[in-house]
Amino acid sequence: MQMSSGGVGVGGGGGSKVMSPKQVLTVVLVVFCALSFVKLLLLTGSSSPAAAARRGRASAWGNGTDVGDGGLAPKEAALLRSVVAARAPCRLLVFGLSPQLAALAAVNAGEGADNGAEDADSARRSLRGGSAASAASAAKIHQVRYRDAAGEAWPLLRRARDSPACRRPTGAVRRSGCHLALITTLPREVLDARWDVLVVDGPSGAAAGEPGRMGAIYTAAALARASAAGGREAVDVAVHDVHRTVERWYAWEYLCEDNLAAAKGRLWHFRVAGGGPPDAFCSTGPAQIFTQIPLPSASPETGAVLEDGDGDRAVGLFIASGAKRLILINEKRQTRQLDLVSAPNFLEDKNLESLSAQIIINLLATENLESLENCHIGDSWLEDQKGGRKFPGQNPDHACWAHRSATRPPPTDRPVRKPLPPAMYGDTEPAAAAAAERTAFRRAEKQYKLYKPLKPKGGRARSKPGGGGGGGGLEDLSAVVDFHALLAAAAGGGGELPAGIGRRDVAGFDLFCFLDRPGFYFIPGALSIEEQCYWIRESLKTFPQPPNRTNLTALYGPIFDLLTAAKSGKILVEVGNPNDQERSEQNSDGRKSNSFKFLEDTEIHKGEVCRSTAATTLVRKLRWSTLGLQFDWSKRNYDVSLPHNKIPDLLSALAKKMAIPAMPSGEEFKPEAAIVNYYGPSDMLGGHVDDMEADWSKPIVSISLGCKCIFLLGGKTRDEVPTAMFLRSGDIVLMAGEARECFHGVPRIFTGSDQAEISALVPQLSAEDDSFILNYIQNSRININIRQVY
Ligand SMILES: O=C(O)CCC(=O)C(=O)O
Ligand SMILES: [Fe+2]
Repeated sequence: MQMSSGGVGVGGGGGSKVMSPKQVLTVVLVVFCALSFVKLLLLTGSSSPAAAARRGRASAWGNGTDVGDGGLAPKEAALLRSVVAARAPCRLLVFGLSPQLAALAAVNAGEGADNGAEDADSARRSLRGGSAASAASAAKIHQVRYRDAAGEAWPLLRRARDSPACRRPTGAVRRSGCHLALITTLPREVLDARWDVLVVDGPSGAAAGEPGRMGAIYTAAALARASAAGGREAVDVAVHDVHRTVERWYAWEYLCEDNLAAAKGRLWHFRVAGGGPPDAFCSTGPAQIFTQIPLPSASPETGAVLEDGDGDRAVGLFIASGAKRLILINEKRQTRQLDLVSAPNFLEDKNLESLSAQIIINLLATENLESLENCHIGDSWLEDQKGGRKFPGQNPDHACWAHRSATRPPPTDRPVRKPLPPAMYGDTEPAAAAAAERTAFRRAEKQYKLYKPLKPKGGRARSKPGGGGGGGGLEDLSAVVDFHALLAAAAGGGGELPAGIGRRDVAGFDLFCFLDRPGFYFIPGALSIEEQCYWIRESLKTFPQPPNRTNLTALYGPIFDLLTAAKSGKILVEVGNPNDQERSEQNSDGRKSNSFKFLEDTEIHKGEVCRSTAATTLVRKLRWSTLGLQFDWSKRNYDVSLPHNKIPDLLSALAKKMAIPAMPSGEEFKPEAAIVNYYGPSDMLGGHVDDMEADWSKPIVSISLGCKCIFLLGGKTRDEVPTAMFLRSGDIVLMAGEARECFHGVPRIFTGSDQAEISALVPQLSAEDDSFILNYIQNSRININIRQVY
């Protein structure tokens, strides 16, 4: 790669022809380069920037925990790969250059997403264009000059907050008047392109004197907003090293807490949608600083108490360097301590202003403080490092901080329906990742996601409601409710129902319910094998047809007859050179031809084609399609202005029939929209509440097809321990009334012949014409959920 051969900033590996980003840029790697000549030598002499960063990381700037290896940890790399794979092939911009980052080029070209292609050689091969996949993975590398040292982060942010040009996220990035925007060093093709995924893992920012990531994060945020503008799909932005002050600050400031979709280790993944206020990046506003007085460096064990004007409502903070805790003091002057494990070197940072700002960041990450408009400095406190004793009355000359929370949503339990891909494939729920980790729902998700069968043919789990509640290890599925096993036991004349589970006959339906979850109904085996096969075929053949939209629409425009193309081995090829503007107009129409079309392999003339993807690959990349009223994932509502068909008659009839047990008496369900979810082997759907329909007394009718999965039904907050249950092909779940307010998700699907439990489908799908579908469903699950919107 360029770094090792000493040539920082050599052009891309996609061949000699310069191609527009719109056409072909699957990856642009932006190499960080020097702040100084010395640094340039250092970098060019290194085989990886991570190594360079390690060498340069002499000071405790940022955080001492990354001194070991500045590269991506395996779990971080996995999240990043899944983000790219979910959108691949896409326009991918990476700030930073390392073999791991370069390997994203291969993932973007459809290679190595599953096998963890972090191998430097394969990355180099794909970047150089030497491999067969090079046409698809053509990458360009640009040299970028980062002027600002990480140590300047705080003054730069302060200036940016005062500057209207920096607060404005709209308009052409190229014309940005903000000093943080990297407009003079980035080429126009980068500034003008529409990006799908942006990754910030450079420049190093590892020491106060090294180039910092302020400009990279700001520019990535601006590019993301511009790329998602006009109703286009939200843009994925990943920032690495968020345990460090600068990355954290700037990510919160410009990528916004509300956009945080997943977090893993030191990697945050945001989904940035278009729209939003024209004069601010984040709709919740930035962290606000009311007064800012540096903490005294001489005394690391000092803190400050903040009070609102009348003294009876105070929120204080106290920082103890040894204990590394933030202590919040509430209105009753009770203290609450928060571990700052995510920022262990909190007080070692000698930049006092940044320290102060970091306090805010930590508050943001952990707490939702009340607004303190009139805060003034009250007491200060000292804490004995060991015992935590408090000593009031010393040095009151400290910072007064507050975070403006008035415009923010309540802290955790506001139902948030995140777009399925790629947030659903990430590892952490939205908002403060650390806090989310602590919820019972999250723990259960993790438990089942990590589940590995000890003995493949082990005994079937017995059921017990209230699952996830400790006891068993990762291999324990004994708490998963198995309604089919309960049916079988009952048919055999035995088996009382476990406590908390009821079995009812409602309107001729034999169904199960949970006594403490009114409105939730489980109808095991509701569909015959023939019906299941019919709906699997429809899900792949008819449901993704335009004007229905799918996750592929934003990238390729409407795709007609995808299944037929896949069955006949066709390839989707980008033709002509339309500009993006035209294409998006065509997309919203949903019927006009677009710039992609299916061709036979033999029709493709090598060298003429810029982007191509096999139809079979595209079917595997399907993550959702929307029927009836179209759901807009970025705005999280139904966009009635989008062209749509009504729900197909047969599906509508089925939904009406199956909804009966959950409907208010005398009313008929009106199927107006449906979401079809397609799950591959390692996909999951994170906990969420579906809250975009007007009337929650009407059920969601949710049909399971294909591989077995675990479904979690939680309570109205993530803190309630969810109940886990198996969903199999042909099962139907209804959620109405109170159950509509409950968090639910799918942490795990089971593939493979012994676990998927779809053998009954095989004879029905064994005709030649169904072989593609059979192959697909053996590793996939499909869920069709039908909703009444109004
Ligand atoms: O896949 C499932 O069973 C659940 C899907 C779901 O909850 C949703 O799409 O909102
Ligand atoms: Fe849902």
